Amino acid sequence: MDRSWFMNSFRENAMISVTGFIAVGLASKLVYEVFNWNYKAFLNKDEWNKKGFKKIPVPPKKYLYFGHMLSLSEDPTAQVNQWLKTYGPILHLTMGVQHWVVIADPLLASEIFVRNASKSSGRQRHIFTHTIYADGAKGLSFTDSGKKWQKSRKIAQSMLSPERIEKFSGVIESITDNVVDELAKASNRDGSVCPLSFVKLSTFSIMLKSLFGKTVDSIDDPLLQDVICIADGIVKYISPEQDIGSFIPSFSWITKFSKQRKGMANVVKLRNVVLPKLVSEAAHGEVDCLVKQAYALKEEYGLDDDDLVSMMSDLLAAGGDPTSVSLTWLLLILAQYKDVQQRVCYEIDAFVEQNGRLPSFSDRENVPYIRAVLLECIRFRSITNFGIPRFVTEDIECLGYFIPKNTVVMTSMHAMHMYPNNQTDADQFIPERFLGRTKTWAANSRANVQERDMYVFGWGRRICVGIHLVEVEVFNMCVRALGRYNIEIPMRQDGLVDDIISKGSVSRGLNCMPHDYTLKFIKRCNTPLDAHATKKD
Ligand code: HEM
Repeated sequence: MDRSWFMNSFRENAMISVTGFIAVGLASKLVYEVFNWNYKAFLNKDEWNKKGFKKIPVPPKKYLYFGHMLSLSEDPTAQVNQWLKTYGPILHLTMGVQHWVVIADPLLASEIFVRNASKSSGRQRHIFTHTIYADGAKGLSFTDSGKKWQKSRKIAQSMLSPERIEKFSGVIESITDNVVDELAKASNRDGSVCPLSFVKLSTFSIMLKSLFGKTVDSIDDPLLQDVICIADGIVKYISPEQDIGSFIPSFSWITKFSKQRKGMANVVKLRNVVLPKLVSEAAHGEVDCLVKQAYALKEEYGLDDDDLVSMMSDLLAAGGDPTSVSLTWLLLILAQYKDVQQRVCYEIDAFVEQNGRLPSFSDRENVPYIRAVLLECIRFRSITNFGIPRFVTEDIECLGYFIPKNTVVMTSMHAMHMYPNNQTDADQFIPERFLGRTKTWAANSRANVQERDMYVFGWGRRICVGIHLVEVEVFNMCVRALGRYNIEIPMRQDGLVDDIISKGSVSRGLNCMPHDYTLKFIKRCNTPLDAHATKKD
C-alpha cells in the first residue's frame, strides 16, 4: 500500500513529533470517527447501490475511514488514470467523507455536465479556494453557480470575446516577439534555455496589458513577480492533498495550523494589496483595457468593487498560469518532433512569400498544417488532468447511472484525449489526424460531443472563458518562434538527445508540466522573412 500521497501532507505540516498525550487523544477521536463513519456509510449505502441503476466500479484498496486516500500513489493523476484503464470510463472513489466520481468517457461527461448542467455546475467545497480565497461567493472560478457568478461570468465572457481580443492582437504579437528574442538571447548566452519563466513573462504580460493596461518588460519586474506568486499559490493550494480537513473532518485542526493554510493566507493577503490597486488604476486611468469595460458594466450587473477585484484575480491567475504550461508543452513537442517543426516552417515560409509578413491569428484559415499541429499538441499532452472539480447539487440519473447529490465529479482530460473510441493510435503524436479541422478551439470545445476533439477546457456552463485567448497566444508563439528560429533539444555528451516527452508529465497542483528540459534557439538563415526585411530596407 503506497501511502505517500497522504503522508506527504502530514510531513509538510510538520506534525511528526506527536506527544503521547496527543497520540492518545487522537486515537480515541479516530475510534469514535471510525464508528461514526461506518454508521453513516451504512445509512448512505443505498445511494450508491440503488436498484435499477448500473453499479459504478469502485477500485480496490479502499480502506476503512480513509477510503482510497491511502491508495493514491505519489502521483494521484497516474494512479487514477491507471484505474480508469483497468475498470472502465467511470469510477467511484471515496476520499475520507467525500465521494468522487471520475469520468473518462466524453459521452458520459456530456450527459452529466451539459444535459444535467443545472445539477452539476457547483464547485468542490475546497477550504482554501472555496472558503478562504473566494470567500464563499466572490469571483468566478471557485464559487457556486448562483446569480452573482452568472453576472460575473457574463462580464468575463464579453471582456474575452474574440472581437475584444482582436483589438489586442498587436499587443499579443509584440509581447510574443520580445519573449522569443529573450529566449534566443539566453540560449546564445548559456548554450540552451529553460523556457518556463520566459513563457510566464509572455502569458502574464499579456494578461497585465490586456486587463489593466500595464506594461512589464522583464522577468524581474516586481509587479510581474507578485502576480506570478499569487497564481502559483492558487495552483498549488487548490490541489486536494493540501486540504486534508475537507476529507477527514476530525483532522481539520491540522489544516488550521498548517504551513499550507499560512501559505494560502499569504496569497490572499498579497492579492488584497496588489489587485485593488491594479483594478482602481485601470478603471480610472487613460489606457484602454478590459477592466475599464468591466467597471462600466458593474452597476448594471449589481457587482461591487470587491467582486471585480476577485474576478480580475481569477482571470489573471487562470489566464497566466495554464497558458504558460501549454506553451512549455508546445515548444518541447516542436523541438522533439523535428519533422513536424520543419513542415510548420515550410508553411510559415510559404505564407510569408505570398504576403510579406508572418501569419496573424486572423490568417489561421491559410495555415491548415499549423492548425492541426496545435490541436494535436493540446490533445497529446493535457495541461491539466482533472481541471477544476465540480460539485453535484442535486441527484443525477444518466445513461443508467445514479450520482447522488454532494458528489464531487471530475473528468480525466488525459484519459479522454487518449480514449480509444475517440482516436486511433491515441498515444502517437499525429497532427495529420486533425487536417481539415477549421473550427476555432472555442467552437470545438462547445460543439456537440460527437464533433469535439478537445476536452481540456471543460464542459457546459462552467467551461473555460479564456479559450479564444489561449488559442491566439499558442498560435502566435508557434508562428513567431518558428518564423525566425529553429528550436532543438541540446545533444547529450554521448551524442544522443533525451526523449523528454516519453517521460510523461509532472503534477504541479492542478497542472501537468513536462519534465525539466532546456532548448537551443538557432536563428534561421535566408528565410523569406529575411528577404522581405532586406527589400524593405
Ligand atoms: C491552456 C490554458 C487553459 C486551460 C487548459 C484552462 C482550463 C480550464 C478548465 C478545465 C476550467 C474548468 C472548466 C469546467 O469546470 O468545466 C477552466 C475554468 C476557467 N478558466 Fe480556463 N483554462 C485556460 C486558460 C484560461 C485563460 C486564458 C483564462 C482567462 C483569461 C481562463 C479563465 C478561466 C475562468 C475564469 C474559469 C472559471 C469559469 C467558471 O467557473 O465559470 N482560463 N479553465
